[in-house]
Amino acid sequence: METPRPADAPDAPLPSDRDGEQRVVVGVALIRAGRVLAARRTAPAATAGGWEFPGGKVDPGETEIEAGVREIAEELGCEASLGRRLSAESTLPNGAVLRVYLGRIVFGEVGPTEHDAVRWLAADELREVAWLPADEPFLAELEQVLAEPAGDPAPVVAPTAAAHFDEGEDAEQVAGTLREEGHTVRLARESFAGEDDSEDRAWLVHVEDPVAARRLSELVGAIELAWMVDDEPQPGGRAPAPLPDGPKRIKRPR
Ligand SMILES: Nc1nc2c([nH]c(=O)n2[C@H]2C[C@H](O)[C@@H](COP(=O)(O)OP(=O)(O)OP(=O)(O)O)O2)c(=O)[nH]1
Repeated sequence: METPRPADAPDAPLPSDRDGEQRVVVGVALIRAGRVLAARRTAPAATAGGWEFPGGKVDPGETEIEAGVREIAEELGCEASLGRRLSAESTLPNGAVLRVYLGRIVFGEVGPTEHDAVRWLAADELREVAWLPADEPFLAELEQVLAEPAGDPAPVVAPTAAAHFDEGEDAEQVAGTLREEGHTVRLARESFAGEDDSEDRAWLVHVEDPVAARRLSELVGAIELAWMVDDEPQPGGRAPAPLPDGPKRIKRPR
């Protein structure tokens, strides 16, 4: 079939602009020991050489937090946990909105893949680099954050990991163990769109940081009717996983 020419629909919205959704770029102000990470762009020419908070566009179906975590992994090769959003907001030349979240590195080290320089800046060094104009509105609040004596101020709102349990007893036992070990745990009933038989619903145990996720995975490994859920959708995030098209009771090798 012939693809319609752009001239056939000159005002057609970009896929991510459907339903009037505003395009958002998330920047992450990674904080460590009273310093924030600034990164120097290499492209496109209009922004090359400018300093920014690593990050990027929020993809359709993705939350801003998910986008920030993904972009940090892509651009810096490490895992971040995002905290609160700075109160400023700015509009980029293309009309998108730039929002900046505080964050910290929870796994790995900074290894830039797209930027040609990074700097960890203390409050009194914050204005030593040539920030992109859209970043200026965030600097005053960041100066305050960096000056706080408490050090790393970013509360953890991490990517979640989850495990599926066929048996509620198993789920409760694992959740109890994780709580005793000091982890934040959420226990929920699994549901698929259109499903209404609550008797058959499985259990989900959610955790909020990579250490807890690794521990959850260890505990799950010892239980026959439980497994880690990959790519767990977050509330308000991606669409629910499709219904399985057949029985899915895989025995784990012991
Ligand atoms: N990530 C980020 N982008 C910023 C900041 N300040 C600022 O003006 N921008 C602009 C530069 C870019 O035009 C745009 C973000 O685009 P991007 O190239 O980082 O986003 P992306 O990774 O999703 O892009 P793409 O290559 O997938 O198209 O926002 C900032 O602090 N962080």
